[in-house]
Amino acid sequence: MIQIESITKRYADGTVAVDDLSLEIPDSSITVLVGPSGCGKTTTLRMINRMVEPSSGRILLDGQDIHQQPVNALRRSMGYVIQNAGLFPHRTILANIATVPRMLGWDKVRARKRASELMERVGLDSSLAKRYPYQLSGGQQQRVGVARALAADPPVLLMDEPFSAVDPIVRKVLQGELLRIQEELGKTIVFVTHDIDEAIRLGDTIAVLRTGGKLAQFAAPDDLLSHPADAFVEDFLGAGRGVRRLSFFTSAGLELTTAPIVAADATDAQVAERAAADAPYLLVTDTDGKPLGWAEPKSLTGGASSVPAAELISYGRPFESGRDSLRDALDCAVLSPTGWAVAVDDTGRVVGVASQLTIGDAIRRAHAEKGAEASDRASAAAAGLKVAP
Ligand SMILES: Nc1ncnc2c1ncn2[C@@H]1O[C@H](COP(=O)(O)OP(=O)(O)OP(=O)(O)O)[C@@H](O)[C@H]1O
Repeated sequence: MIQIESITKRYADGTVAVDDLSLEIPDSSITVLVGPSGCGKTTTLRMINRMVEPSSGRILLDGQDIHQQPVNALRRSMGYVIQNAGLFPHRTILANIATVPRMLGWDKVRARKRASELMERVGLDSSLAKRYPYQLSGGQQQRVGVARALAADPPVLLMDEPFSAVDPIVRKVLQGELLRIQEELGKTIVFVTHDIDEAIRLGDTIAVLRTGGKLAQFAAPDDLLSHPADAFVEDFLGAGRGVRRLSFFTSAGLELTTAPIVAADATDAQVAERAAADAPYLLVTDTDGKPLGWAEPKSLTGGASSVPAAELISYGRPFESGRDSLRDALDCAVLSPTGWAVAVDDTGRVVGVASQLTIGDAIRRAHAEKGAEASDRASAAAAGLKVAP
């Protein structure tokens, strides 16, 4: 655990970048520092690896004051990733990644083997190993930056706006990969961003800082969205808090129906039986159970194949039942021309459908359950008990 205890940083010109900040950063999880430009995020991060020394207060790593530790050893225990990757321009990709292991005295063969493994782990093709940084895209360079930071297997990873310089699509991909790598490696990650959506996607816990380096709120993303501490945090979170919070509700409990589903080889009689369920639309699937599209029952009087697949009403984008959130399910229903969302399994086969009304009920239930959990936790805390989150 990293404990930040009442740290203040006043720069030589009198600027107070961080003011009496205290935070407990738990092990093996992602803690995001977020806030408007100039609120002291980078200064805080750099005090953790002692690139900036605090004016007062202290930081403990696993109970040890970091100021009592040799700075080189401290930095080697902390990978550091910055915007634009900060790669060595005259070293190959493999040599860039092998830098820290080599500094630690590993022999060349072992360091290069480790670097090759890491290239694979961060999704870089081995054919890029001999290139130089300028021969890589921005997204690839960021991947190299992450691989380099992980090379000596440090327990802590400090990341300062690592994905800010790449386009939104690559950024999403890199965020997904970071979550995948974190699932495998379980590092203690401190991640700086000014993008609240990135914070919500990546953070197990989020520290919102306000200008002047003061802590506005320290909470899990779901708590932040449901209970912003004050008007500043609410404003910083922006519009659509309610809908964004649905990302934390699983679709596992959503009631699905298979009543309006017909296979493409269904006969007229089978279609009539499905239509009797009073569904305004029937979902036609191929014989493998994958969705083809919706049709009104009356247009399928000659059996499910009476409307060519190309003329069926689009089913939009399906959601994966149990894995995707209620926000995904709602999004599917809202985007679907019929107002019904299609749920599939991990192979893309239809497992059921849900109407906007059913999804609305699931959302209400999920809110009630979250509310009950929160009040159980509050009662347990009042009684001095600890309950699992
Ligand atoms: N070396 C320095 N000397 C004086 N002031 C500094 C120095 N470095 C940063 N500051 C100031 O300290 C404040 C916090 O800066 P910091 O870079 O930590 O903020 P930040 O939240 O990371 O900002 P951004 O999101 O824009 O990167 C700002 O007002 C900045 O101008």
